[in-house]
Amino acid sequence: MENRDKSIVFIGFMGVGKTTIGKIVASKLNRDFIDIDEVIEKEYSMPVSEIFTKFGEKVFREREKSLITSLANQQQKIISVGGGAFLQEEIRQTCLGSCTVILLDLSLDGWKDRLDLIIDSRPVLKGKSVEEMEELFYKRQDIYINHHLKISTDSRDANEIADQIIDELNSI
Ligand SMILES: Nc1ncnc2c1ncn2[C@@H]1O[C@H](COP(=O)(O)OP(=O)(O)OP(=O)(O)O)[C@@H](O)[C@H]1O
Ligand SMILES: O=C(O)C1=C[C@@H](O)[C@@H](O)[C@H](O)C1
Ligand SMILES: [Mg+2]
Repeated sequence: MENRDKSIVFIGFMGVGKTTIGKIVASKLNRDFIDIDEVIEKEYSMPVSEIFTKFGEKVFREREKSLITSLANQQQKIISVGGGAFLQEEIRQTCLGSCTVILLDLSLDGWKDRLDLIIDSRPVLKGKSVEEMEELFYKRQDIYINHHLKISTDSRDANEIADQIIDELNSI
């Protein structure tokens, strides 16, 4: 498949802006946008946090894997996956092999400034101390190491980041 036909997959730690920026990029490129968390929430008619409580994380992770692996081969989609999707080897391999994977990067300080916006809706953060969240933040960076493009999002507006992504996509 030509690079320009490949779907784009946004990865990165929860709260870096995958949903926000993915949506803007899709709209600017006039492509379909799929947010995996949102698809699963619609299927279950409940937020991810409730799916975790009622059905367990394993059920969520299995659905996340089946959705992503079936979408990754489609052309020209813009897909934002959940922050934990790349924990699964099969998801990583499929996305890296079939799509253009863009890592949205954010410093720990930048992330902490956003914590209030996400703390109540991300079950993985529930009950964690700041130190435990910091540990998770650094531990998770290992799963994001493999990607095709890395974009820093610190102190930058989502629209501006989307424009930079579109520029950089033209040069890979
Ligand atoms: N560049 C930015 N500057 C400031 N705030 C931002 C930026 N990008 C996203 N946000 C805000 O940060 C919060 C988290 O963003 P978003 O939901 O897009 O993250 P996410 O990466 O999709 O997280 P998750 O992995 O949990 O799905 C939202 O309230 C969003 O409005
Ligand atoms: O980082 C994670 O493990 C998660 C991130 C969110 O996008 C959701 O997919 C869910 O809350 C799990
Ligand atoms: Mg999201």
